[in-house]
Amino acid sequence: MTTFKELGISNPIMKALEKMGFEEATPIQKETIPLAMQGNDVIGQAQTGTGKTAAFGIPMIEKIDPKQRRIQGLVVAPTRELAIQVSEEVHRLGKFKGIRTLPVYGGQHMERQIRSLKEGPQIVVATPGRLLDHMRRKTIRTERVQIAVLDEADEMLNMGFIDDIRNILKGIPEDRQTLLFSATMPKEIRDIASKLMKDPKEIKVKAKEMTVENIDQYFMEVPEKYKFDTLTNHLDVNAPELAIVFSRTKKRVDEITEGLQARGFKAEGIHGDLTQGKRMSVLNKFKHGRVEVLVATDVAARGLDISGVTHVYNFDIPQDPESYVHRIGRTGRAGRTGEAISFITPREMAHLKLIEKVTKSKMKRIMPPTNQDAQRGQQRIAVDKLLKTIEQKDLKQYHETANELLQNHDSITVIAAALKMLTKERKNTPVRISSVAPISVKKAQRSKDNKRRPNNKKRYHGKRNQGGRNQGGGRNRKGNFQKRRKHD
Ligand SMILES: Nc1ncnc2c1ncn2[C@@H]1O[C@H](COP(=O)(O)OP(=O)(O)OP(=O)(O)O)[C@@H](O)[C@H]1O
Ligand SMILES: [Mg+2]
Repeated sequence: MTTFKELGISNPIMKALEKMGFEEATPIQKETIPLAMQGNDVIGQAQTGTGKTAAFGIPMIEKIDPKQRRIQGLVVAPTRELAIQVSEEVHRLGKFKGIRTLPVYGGQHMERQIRSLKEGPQIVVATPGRLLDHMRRKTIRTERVQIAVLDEADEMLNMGFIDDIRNILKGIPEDRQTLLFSATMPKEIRDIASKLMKDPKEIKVKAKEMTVENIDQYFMEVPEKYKFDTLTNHLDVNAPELAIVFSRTKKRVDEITEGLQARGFKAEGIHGDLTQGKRMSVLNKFKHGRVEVLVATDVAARGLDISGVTHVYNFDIPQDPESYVHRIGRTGRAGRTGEAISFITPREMAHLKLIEKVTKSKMKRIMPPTNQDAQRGQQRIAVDKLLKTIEQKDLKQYHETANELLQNHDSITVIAAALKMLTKERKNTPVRISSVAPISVKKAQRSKDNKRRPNNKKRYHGKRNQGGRNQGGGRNRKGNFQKRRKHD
């Protein structure tokens, strides 16, 4: 066990850690915090949900002088929601040192943002597009930035963001310290990364698998047209506390969301076409349990830390193994357990094997639940509710009425009626989801080929963004590579 004290962390941060309930440093924190505090550039790779935010947040805060009201630390993150979340965690870590942290992201009022920037934050956590915008307007000045972090570094250095990142880093003094963190780091991307850094120390927390072992991984072979019924049946059987359903396109996210609502689930969708206000309100409702099923594109795949997510569904299997790792990593965080269930159409079985191979993990085959299983599942939940009420023992005031009932009806009938009332009524509203082409074996094969061809970066990126990514992009008819639309 390594305590934070042993890592040489100063008192104000120790106080914050205590308040946050962090007792022991996680392996990535233990290994990277001292290195980063000595001033090294660091590439840190560790599984999802293992505390990478504090691993870069702590050394960043240590380096900052709270008396200087200039931006000294900059974190770049791929999505707006992640920028907000990271900013909140960095704020919690730095508040006893008097550090001001500000999230800056697209979709927010420019004027309001400029006003907040004038208040002199020392740390800014930003999405790349909006950050560049501010840098051009000189409303964000980077000449005093001493430490820059790319969270979700492999995503930030992927085709959709790489030019922006290069431009951002060009604007920061060369003697800066650069930290890169992610749960995944394909070799090709790591090579690009090292060129932007100075003699980086690479820390990879050793794990047998790329995924966290406390996530149980399953797959079901389901033809496209049965996916939706399978999803609602599985939700009925398992009654997740909070579940995230990932789909490939924005259109399907909308359709699945509407379908789930029609069948009585508290579901909302999130994707890049929604207004920022809507995105925030959906996420907040989900965090507070007012929405139980969040249907999302990959915009919610990376970094989001929402406690209580017990199930992740891949309604559509992702194109990249890396994306699979991040998606399922929305559950099983900070030592908790979770389940990931991927729907694989018969033609996608080869792709499943590819994901298993790259992530070095195995998905266990389970059979799709039937309508009858779903019904029984719902009844079991009703029974659980009844048993809990029995345990509470506070039932005396009902005894007289219960006796009266039993004089006129047999006990089985009375209990069955009570269960019927407690059981969620299953709606069978027909739902049609417009279909998408399966991720083909050929594409999966090409992906393997490209991984063996690390020097051919252009092909590699083109492939990575082809078709399957929900954010659009891919190869056009002439074979040119289009830029994938960014999350932000
Ligand atoms: N040392 C610690 N002790 C207890 N909890 C911790 C510790 N470090 C981080 N956490 C908590 O663990 C959760 C996951 O942390 P974090 O979001 O930083 O993970 P991550 O490694 O960045 O995951 P991802 O790869 O998905 O972005 C957060 O709720 C965080 O507050
Ligand atoms: Mg993270």
